[in-house]
Amino acid sequence: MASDISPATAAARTPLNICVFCSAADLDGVYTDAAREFAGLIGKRGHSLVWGGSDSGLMKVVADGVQEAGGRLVGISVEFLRNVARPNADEMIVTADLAERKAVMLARADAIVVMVGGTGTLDEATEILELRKHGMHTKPIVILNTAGFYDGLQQQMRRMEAEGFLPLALDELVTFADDGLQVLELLGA
Ligand SMILES: CC(C)=CCNc1ncnc2c1ncn2[C@@H]1O[C@H](COP(=O)(O)O)[C@@H](O)[C@H]1O
Repeated sequence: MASDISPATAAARTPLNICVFCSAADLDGVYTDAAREFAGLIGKRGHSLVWGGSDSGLMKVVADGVQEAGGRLVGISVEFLRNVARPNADEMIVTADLAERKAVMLARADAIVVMVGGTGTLDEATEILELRKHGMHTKPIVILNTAGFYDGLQQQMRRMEAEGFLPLALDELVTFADDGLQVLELLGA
């Protein structure tokens, strides 16, 4: 269970814009509980959430949790999903297409966290990883491996590293964390 922190510690932390990629689907409690815990920490520690802007599934769980804990919400929506954008975000940017959305999400982020998700999350994660691989950004990328959801991906990436498919060490590209508290520890946040 995540512990709280004193106001003095919170004041010493630099507020970050934490970009979260995660599922737009309604999921089992094992995922929603972990997402709520992480979102609460983001908000309590004074960070902002940069996310896809929609009010559905795990995306909504995270946005609700951050907002309830006092964090700021920065939505990066896209024209064809404009009608499902969250109405009460602190900021909502509507991009023309998915490519522009990913670019804006990256531009607005200090760090990227990949939570459990489907193809949309995978699309966002691989683009941000690929840009980092090519040195187009140096923002930390953490995969929040709730309930071992990304064990298979981690195994695949280790194989890529071991067999020479990656031009850099895996831990220079991405870090895996077991829970939200560990994510924030890794980010120094
Ligand atoms: C009709 C309705 C409520 C649609 C909501 N659908 C969505 N709204 C906003 N972003 C999305 C949506 N679907 C995919 N994405 C983007 O792709 C990721 C989720 O895709 P997935 O569920 O993992 O594959 C999110 O990080 C988000 O940025």
